Amino acid sequence: MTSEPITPAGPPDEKAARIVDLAQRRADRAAAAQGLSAADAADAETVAPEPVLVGEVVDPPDRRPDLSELLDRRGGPVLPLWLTDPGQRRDMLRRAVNSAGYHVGTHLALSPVYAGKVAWYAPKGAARLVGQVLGWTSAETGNWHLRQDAANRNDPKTWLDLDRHRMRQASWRWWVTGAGTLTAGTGGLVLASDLTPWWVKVPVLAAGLVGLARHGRPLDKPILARTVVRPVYRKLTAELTRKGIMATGLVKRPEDIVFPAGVGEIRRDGPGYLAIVDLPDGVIAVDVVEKRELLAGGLRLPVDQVWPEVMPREHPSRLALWVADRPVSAMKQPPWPLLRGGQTDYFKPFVYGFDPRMRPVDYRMDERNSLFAGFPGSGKSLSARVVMAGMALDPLVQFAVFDLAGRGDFDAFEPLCPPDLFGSGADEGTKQAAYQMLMWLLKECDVRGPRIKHYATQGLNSENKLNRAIAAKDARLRPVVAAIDEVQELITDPEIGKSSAAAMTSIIKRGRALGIHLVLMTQRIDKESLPKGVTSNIANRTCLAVPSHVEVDLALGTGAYRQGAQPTRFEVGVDSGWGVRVGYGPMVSARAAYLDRAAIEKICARGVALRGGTAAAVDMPTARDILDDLRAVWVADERGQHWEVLTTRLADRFPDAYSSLTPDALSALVRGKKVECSRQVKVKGANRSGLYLDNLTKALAERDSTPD
Ligand SMILES: Nc1ncnc2c1ncn2[C@@H]1O[C@H](COP(=O)(O)OP(=O)(O)OP(=O)(O)O)[C@@H](O)[C@H]1O
Repeated sequence: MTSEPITPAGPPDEKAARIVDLAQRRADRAAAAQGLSAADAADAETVAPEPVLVGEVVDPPDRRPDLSELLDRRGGPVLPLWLTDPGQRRDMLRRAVNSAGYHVGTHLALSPVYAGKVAWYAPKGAARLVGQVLGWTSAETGNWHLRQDAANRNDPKTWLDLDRHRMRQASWRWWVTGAGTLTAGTGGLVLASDLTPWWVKVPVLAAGLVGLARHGRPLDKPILARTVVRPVYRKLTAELTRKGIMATGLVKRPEDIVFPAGVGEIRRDGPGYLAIVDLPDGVIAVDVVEKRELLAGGLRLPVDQVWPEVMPREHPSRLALWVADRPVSAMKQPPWPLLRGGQTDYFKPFVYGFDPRMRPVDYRMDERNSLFAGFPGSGKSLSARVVMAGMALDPLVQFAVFDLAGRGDFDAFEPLCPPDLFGSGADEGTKQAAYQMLMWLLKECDVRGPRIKHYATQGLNSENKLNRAIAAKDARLRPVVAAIDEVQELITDPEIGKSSAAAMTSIIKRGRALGIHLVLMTQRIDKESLPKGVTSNIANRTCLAVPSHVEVDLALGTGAYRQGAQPTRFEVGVDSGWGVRVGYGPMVSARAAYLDRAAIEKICARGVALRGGTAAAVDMPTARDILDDLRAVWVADERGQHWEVLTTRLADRFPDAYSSLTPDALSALVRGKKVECSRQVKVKGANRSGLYLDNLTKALAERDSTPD
């Protein structure tokens, strides 16, 4: 529409003749006399307003959807998820069997009580039954009140008429009762005789007794005890949904919350209810997610039961509100689908855990790296262990594992690792070994590229990336999954920290396409322990319970908290294993499948069997000493040299060990060896930080003179 001014309507034609409705005028006068204003039958409220057209029409005409658009329209799920999803189906079956077992067990345990009740009520039931049959046969009860009334009124004629009527009824009923008694008696004799096997006698007798007991018991005293205590669920309704959202204070009028046609019907979804709503203009789903506590308050439910979500690939004002029947932390997860059998593929997704609605959540390894960050006890190690367990079930995957906490969470993976690529301990030796592993991975990054390119040119892949065909063809190009638990111990190490971080950054950047996947776990989430170079290049990032949004943004990326990632709500202990994951599909809250030590040991044993019982040895680079190496690259007549030059020389001479080394990392490494470094080293007129040969020689002499 254009912004041309609306032309005001011309003045009314004063001279135009008017027809006055006298009846209306009289009614108006009467109303005015009572202080009321009579409404004109055609006032502005009752006339449908004509749209005022301002300027040219620019809106396109409404268009009918063509066939392909009609076919593209999404429909809701036709069958319940538990019918279509094998995992959920198995879970449903398991729950049905468990429930049946529970009921049968409980009733068996209570059977003596039931026997007592049957013995007590069956005779009463028999007496009541006989009384009822006799009452019916003699037709005494039918018109008893009428006869009594005739007797009270001293009306013998009516009484006699009624009694004759009764006798007429009774005359044929005695025949029916007689025949029934004869049949029942014969049936009883046949049942009692040897003609009837015991397996017929017992159930018929039991059923008869139970039937009589049921007939004889008072109505409020059931024979069977109640074994089901139905949990009280809060059914989500449109009114409740609106009430909850209104409680966030983001929406002014409840009617502005719209349930979109076609998808807005509130329905059962897993163990809870799902409502999809469109929020009014100016409110987006993330705003509601941020106010989850207020929302839960409005719904009068614990926060743990209320899961508002942004809907991926929908407009930002569309909100999915899922309300669980019970607190999600108290729900039992379905078992991990690979627990009892099956294999995985490094290049394909596998099940990692389950979301609040107990839907499986996948994990993917190829062309990415993983980070698990969270408070101590939040479940980092166990969550990462699920990923590792998944990879144990791909026979092509090579492992390297360093547990710098030394608690033994990863011990089961030792048989899957080559001899130099497993370590568990909070000591210097394990840290050094982890550092060596990084050096090996750097070397792998250098050698893998050309090999992969060679196979790609032979037609095994259309891109210069590792794929399964190449990995299966060349044993030197197996995918590598290298895990470091408590990686902050390595990154903050005064000697090898900087160079480790630089190596990790390089591996993460270069190794992705080469089939190298680092799995890093850390409980310290700050800039020193998680340098941006490392985190920002990791795709799969899972943030478990953390105290504030600062850690969330550091672990998941700036702005993640604002976009609705709220691992701050998870409580260490109750919610251990729950985390928010980004990097593969939309951001998701998921709890890793719970695999205890025994389960992990069994899975690793399966992994070893898949690999033919051994882990292939690898060609590790030799451990290097930085001072010796500096001496080796020192040019004879130099008094001092800058870090930049020394770094380049080291990388040229020992690429396996130093190709990722930065001048800063080198300076930190040397300083860590207690060597005096200088800010002002003058070389060819340029003054920059570096090292003097005298200081290096002195440090080497001191080291050699110190006994080990
Ligand atoms: N997926 C899960 N399901 C249920 N419980 C879990 C899950 N993950 C972890 N837990 C529980 O949390 C406890 C702590 O887990 P874990 O050792 O992985 O924590 P962490 O964050 O690695 O701790 P730390 O930093 O001290 O190593 C486990 O012993 C287990 O009881």
